[in-house]
Amino acid sequence: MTLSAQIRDHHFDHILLNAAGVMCQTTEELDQIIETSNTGAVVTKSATTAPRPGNPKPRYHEMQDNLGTINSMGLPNEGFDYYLDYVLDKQNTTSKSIFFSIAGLTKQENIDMLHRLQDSNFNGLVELNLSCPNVPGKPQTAYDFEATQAILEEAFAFFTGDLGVKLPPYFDIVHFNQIAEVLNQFPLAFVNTINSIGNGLVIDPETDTVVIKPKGGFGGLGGTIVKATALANVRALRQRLNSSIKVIGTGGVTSGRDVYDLILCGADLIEIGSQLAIEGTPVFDRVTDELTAILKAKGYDNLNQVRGQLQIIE
Ligand SMILES: O=C1NC(=O)NC(C(=O)O)N1
Repeated sequence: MTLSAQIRDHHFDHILLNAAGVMCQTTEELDQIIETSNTGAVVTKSATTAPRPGNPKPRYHEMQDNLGTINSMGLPNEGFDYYLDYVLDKQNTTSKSIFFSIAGLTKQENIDMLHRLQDSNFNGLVELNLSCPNVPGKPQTAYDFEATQAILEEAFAFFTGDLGVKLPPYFDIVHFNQIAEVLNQFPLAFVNTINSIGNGLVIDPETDTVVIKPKGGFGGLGGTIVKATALANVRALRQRLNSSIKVIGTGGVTSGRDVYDLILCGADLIEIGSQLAIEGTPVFDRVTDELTAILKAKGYDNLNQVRGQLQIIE
């Protein structure tokens, strides 16, 4: 059973990887994802130029009955140079692809980091995170179509590597049309959808209190409760984007069936975030086994027979 995929010159023996932010802030965590069976790649914690401690704790919470997670991490990371040092060394010793995620707090900070990557020997893929909902006072850039267009115009004026964007979820068909119209103007290698559903609120029933400290308890939602939104965004963007732009499906994956459903909607790679944080790296083997069982039961022997094959009711 070949669970493989391709983005430009990057071949993925496995379609699974972590979602940026989960188990990827330190070199030890990154190594663990790479060394885990049934991952085809790794993505780094979204980097800012300088190291960041992130928001005050508690800033992450797992809901009851595996409903999902809420987080307001606030881009805690070791800083750009730490991840550049790591990827330049690691790319020589692993066959797995590496995604370098960046999330500058301004357009210029993102452009500066892209120049550093352009001038480096990094041969992996770059993910421009335009969707972090948790830095107080900072917007999710990809909800501003003009700002998204402007940063991509400036980036592609010099950047020649394999660049993709991490998008927030959209909830309006017109917005699917508008973001696709912007993205189709650029030679993007991929689009990764979705980031967490921004600014949800979770209450502790024992104490009538929010469960995370930052922003009065407002944080990004992930896990089971975001699956339907992830499916819709993968489907809508796949239907609208040029075929040269691959789609990474992220959001709500807790089982092989969830992976299968995202592939039906057109995803090429699949990221696991919340369930990886909850279950640890065994999630990759479990989900792969479940997916393999579904494919066998349906008589499929590769994912191309599934990808994009979601049926509608005529
Ligand atoms: O892009 C992000 N999405 C999230 O849900 N959380 C992190 C963060 O807060 O750092 N960043």
